[in-house]
Amino acid sequence: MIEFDGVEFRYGGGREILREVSLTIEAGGFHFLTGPSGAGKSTFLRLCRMALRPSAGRLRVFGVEAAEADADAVAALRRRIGMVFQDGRFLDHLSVFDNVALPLRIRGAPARERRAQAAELIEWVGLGARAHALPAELSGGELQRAALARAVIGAPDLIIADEPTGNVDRETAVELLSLLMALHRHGKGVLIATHDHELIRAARRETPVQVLRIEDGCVLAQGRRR
Ligand SMILES: Nc1ncnc2c1ncn2[C@@H]1O[C@H](COP(=O)(O)OP(=O)(O)OP(=O)(O)O)[C@@H](O)[C@H]1O
Repeated sequence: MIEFDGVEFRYGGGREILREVSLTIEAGGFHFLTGPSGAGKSTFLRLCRMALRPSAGRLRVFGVEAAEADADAVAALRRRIGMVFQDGRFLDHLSVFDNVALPLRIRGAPARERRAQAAELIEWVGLGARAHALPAELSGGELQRAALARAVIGAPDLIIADEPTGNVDRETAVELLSLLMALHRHGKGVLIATHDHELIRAARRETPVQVLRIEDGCVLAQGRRR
């Protein structure tokens, strides 16, 4: 589903963040991305959704070549990827409900479909009672649940989450993981960047996972283990 072939990346003329990365992230798998702070995890995730393009090498995501992808191809590709951002990225003046429904609104889905899907997903993440609150009124854990609901709306094939448990307590982290696991059981691919090794251990107890580790610009696959 995502293929890196000799990918190098640097921001502008800066230092090399990724060098000679060659790996495949398979469709429908459960993947973690780990590594020290500043190693390039968020950068790697941006490449996966073509928010950045490689400085050298080949990158192919859902069959789309980074070197050839125009704006329409990238937009189509992004519809297949649901993103949980580290910093939430909610629109402050919209309710949780409207924030969750927003990706469908941007795509021009009919109001009825937007409302039905948003209501279902908000219930699913356990925020039914908070649907009409503003983002500023939610706790860190509630915001992450809302971010997950927004990532899943529109039925993407892959969910990418950048440090989804960075600002939440252990109980919420476990609940978020179980929601991601449920998505995985329904055939979605999951890719999570995290420092949270307890989260990786908890996932491993449930399903085979692939752990990718970024260090000194290299990405090493640590294998699929239970
Ligand atoms: N837009 C940018 N322009 C220039 N340098 C950047 C940019 N974004 C990130 N960097 C640099 O690239 C390196 C990798 O950053 P990145 O955010 O990908 O790391 P990370 O592993 O996600 O870190 P953390 O775990 O702290 O979130 C860092 O040195 C960072 O300062």
